[in-house]
Formats: sequence, C-alpha cells, structure tokens
Amino acid sequence: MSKHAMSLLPRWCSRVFSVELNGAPFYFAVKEKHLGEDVPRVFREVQNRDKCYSVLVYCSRDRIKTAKFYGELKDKLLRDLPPECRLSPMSSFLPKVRDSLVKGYFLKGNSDTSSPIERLLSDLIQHDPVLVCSYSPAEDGQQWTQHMWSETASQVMDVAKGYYVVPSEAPEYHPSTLNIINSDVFYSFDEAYDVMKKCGDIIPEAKAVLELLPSRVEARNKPDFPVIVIEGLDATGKTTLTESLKDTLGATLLPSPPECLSPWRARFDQEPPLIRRAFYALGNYISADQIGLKGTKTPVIVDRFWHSTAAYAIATAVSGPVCNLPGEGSEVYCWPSDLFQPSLVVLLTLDPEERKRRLRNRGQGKTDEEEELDHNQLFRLRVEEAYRRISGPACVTVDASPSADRVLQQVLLLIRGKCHL
Ligand SMILES: Nc1ncnc2c1ncn2[C@@H]1O[C@H](COP(=O)(O)OP(=O)(O)O)[C@@H](O)[C@H]1O
Ligand SMILES: Nc1ccn([C@H]2C[C@H](O)[C@@H](COP(=O)(O)OP(=O)(O)O)O2)c(=O)n1
Repeated sequence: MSKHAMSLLPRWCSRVFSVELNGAPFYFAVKEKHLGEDVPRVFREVQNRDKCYSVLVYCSRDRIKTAKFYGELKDKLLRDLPPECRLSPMSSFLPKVRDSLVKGYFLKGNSDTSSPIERLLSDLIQHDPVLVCSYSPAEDGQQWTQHMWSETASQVMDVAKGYYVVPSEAPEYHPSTLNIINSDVFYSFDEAYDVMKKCGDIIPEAKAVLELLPSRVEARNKPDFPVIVIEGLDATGKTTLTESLKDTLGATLLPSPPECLSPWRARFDQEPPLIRRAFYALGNYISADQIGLKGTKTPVIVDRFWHSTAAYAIATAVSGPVCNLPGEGSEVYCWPSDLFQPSLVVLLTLDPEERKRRLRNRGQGKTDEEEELDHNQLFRLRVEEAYRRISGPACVTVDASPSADRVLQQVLLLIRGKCHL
C-alpha cells in the first residue's frame, strides 16, 4: 500500500463518501462493526450480481499534476471500461475539515464486466496515484462491504479487513465547498500566480500569461474617477449597457478578461478548474492595473470582474440546488484583499425565457459554460445566487428586462447616487 493510502487510513472510518447519480448525491460511511444499520441507498438499487468499485485520486504535493490527472482519468475510464459499466462522480471527505476532499469515480459493473474492470483497476493502482476499493454483498447477503485494494499484490485485501458500508447524513453544504479556497477561487495574486508559474513546464502558454502580469499587484494609481463594473449572465445586456455608459459618461470601457489574454483564453478554458480559474483570477489583476492607468483620466466601465470569476467558479465546483452553496457570509464570498475594489458593481438580472430569446436573436456561438447555463437551470440559479452573496463590494441588482434605454437610465441614476458623477 502506498504512503498516501497509509496516511488516509487512520481516519478512514471518519470519512464520508459521496456518489453522485443523475446529479443527486448519495452519502455513505464505513464501519468496522455492523450495528444493524440499513444498506446505503446507493447500494440498495444494485442487483446482487453486481459489483461496485471506487477510484479515488490522491492529492499529491503537485496540485497541477493531480488536477490534470483527475480529468485524464475520466477520459481513460470512459475509453477503456466496458460500455455497460456505469461511471459516476464520487468524493470522500472529512466533515467540516477544510481541504479534506478527495475526488474520484464510482463504477458499477456486473458479473460479465467485473474481469475487464478489475484488470483496468489493477493496472491503474500500480501506475497512478489512486486508491481503489471494491464493494460487494457481505457473506450474509444482507449488508455490503468495502474492500481496499492493496497496491503490491494488486488484489483485494483480506476479506476480514473489509469495512461495512452504512448510510451517512448529508453534510450541511456540498462537500466540494471544503476545497474551494485556493483551488477554485483564489484570494490573492500570489496564490493564482503560483499555480500559473507551476503550469509553465506543462503548458507553454502559461509562460506567455506570466509575462503579461503587472509587476506590482496594487493598482499603480488610485483612480480619481469612479470605476463601475457591470455583471450578469451571458445575454443579460452587459455589452449593450457598457457601450452606452461609455458614450454617456465619456468613460473608458475595459472588457474582462483583458484583451491581451484573448489569444490564450480558449486554451485555458480546456484546462481543469484549478488552472482555468487561476487564469481568470490573474486576468482581474491585469484589469486592475489598466483601471489604475485609465481611471486617472476618465471614469472606467468594466464588463465583468471579480464577481464573475468567483461566482462561476463556485457554481461549477458545487452541484445541485442553491442550498448546496456555501452559506451566506462564508469566507468563500470575500473579495481578495489585494485586488482593487470598484466604486459600484451592477448585476443585471433577466427572466430565463427573455434571456434565451435574446441569446437566440444574437445568434452567436456560446461557450460550453454558457451552453450549460441554458440546459442546466440549477447551475444558472447557483451562479446568480453566488453573485448576490459576494461582498466587498456587494453588487446592486438591476432588472434588465425593460428597454435598453430604460436600463441605462436606471444604472445612471445608481451611478449618480453612489459616485457623484
Ligand atoms: N434592454 C434590452 N432589451 C432588449 N434587448 C436587449 C437589451 N439589452 C440588450 N439586448 C439585446 O440582447 C442581446 C444580448 O445583449 P448583450 O449586450 O450582447 O449581452 P451580454 O454582453 O450580457 O452577453 C443583444 O442582441 C442585444 O441587442
Ligand atoms: N473577470 C472574469 C470574466 C469572465 N470570467 C469567466 C466566467 C465564465 O466562465 C466566463 C463568462 O464569460 P463569457 O465571455 O462567456 O460571457 P459574456 O459573453 O461576456 O457574457 O468567463 C471570469 O472568470 N472572470
């Protein structure tokens, strides 16, 4: 058994396991002794001939490698497993213990597929940073047990050392929230920079991004003029409004991520969240530098900024309904202390049907994430709620359904009230 597996074991029985079936999580724990608990739901629906497996990915010291490997593992499993084998996202965590989440996959096979699955898992355990367990009915046929695989023998360990699986309560918030800080959302330039720097060896484009970064984190000048950020989901009217504000106020308009990052954006959109979110986080620091420069001469309007970076990252890390998000007031919604704070952040909101109509009328291609927004109503609700919970500065919500001119007038009123323009 590897060093990593040994370090997980002492608290193995305190861990909770979560398997996500059709977007809904099912929780279970393991125990050495059985006290008549029910069989966890995820195993209740499994036929007696079936066998299940879990593959959990260790968080090695090299976070970049772990993040890349987790994505590649899914591709490998989907490619090499028998098509009848069902693959579901899985995780294991210590309740309320930050950074305790390990992610992986849960596999369900039957007696026909167990040989190819076990061959594949035996190979994985010998070459990759994974912990493999198998699940099967106990001898009495009433309970299910979990058996951890040994790396050296690449076989199931002594059956006597199997753990019983028992139901576990759902945690207060989605388990992914335990690992959001500095994995999905970065709260300082240095944290995001560190990820991008470590990517340099495997992603050549990361070096180009590093070269574009400002030499000083704090905006070089404190802008004399107001800086207004416009936020909202795609097609809520940000471009339309920011263009009008620019003309009406004689302001400078800055898109975010900044234009200088455009050549690299598609590349980083393919990367796992750790790398992709570091890219967007750094973009905000480049924008802050530009704001400092322009804001000494004119008001500045920014199309998306930190709210977008954090809200999309949090809403992607967590699945399911809005109540799975970290609670209001959680530290995950805090503004990075080293990032420039705009004078006003306006969040445009729109009825989903009207947003879809505007998207159709615009008729442009959408990013995968925006496609997801369309199909996954829960994701859209999570993004909007995360937007509302971010503080320092918090956003002011504006209904974007009236005509473009009425929306403009409404936002001008807010700006005049808040920024004395
Ligand atoms: N207030 C509005 N009423 C009706 N249509 C609008 C309004 N604001 C924008 N649109 C239209 O909706 C579409 C999306 O607007 P856009 O400004 O591109 O949104 P975003 O920049 O947020 O993606 C565009 O076709 C635009 O002309
Ligand atoms: N400052 C920013 C700007 C955008 N992002 C991310 C958040 C989402 O993943 C996408 C949304 O950007 P996209 O260009 O698709 O949206 P618009 O067309 O501008 O409405 O970019 C970010 O993380 N930080």
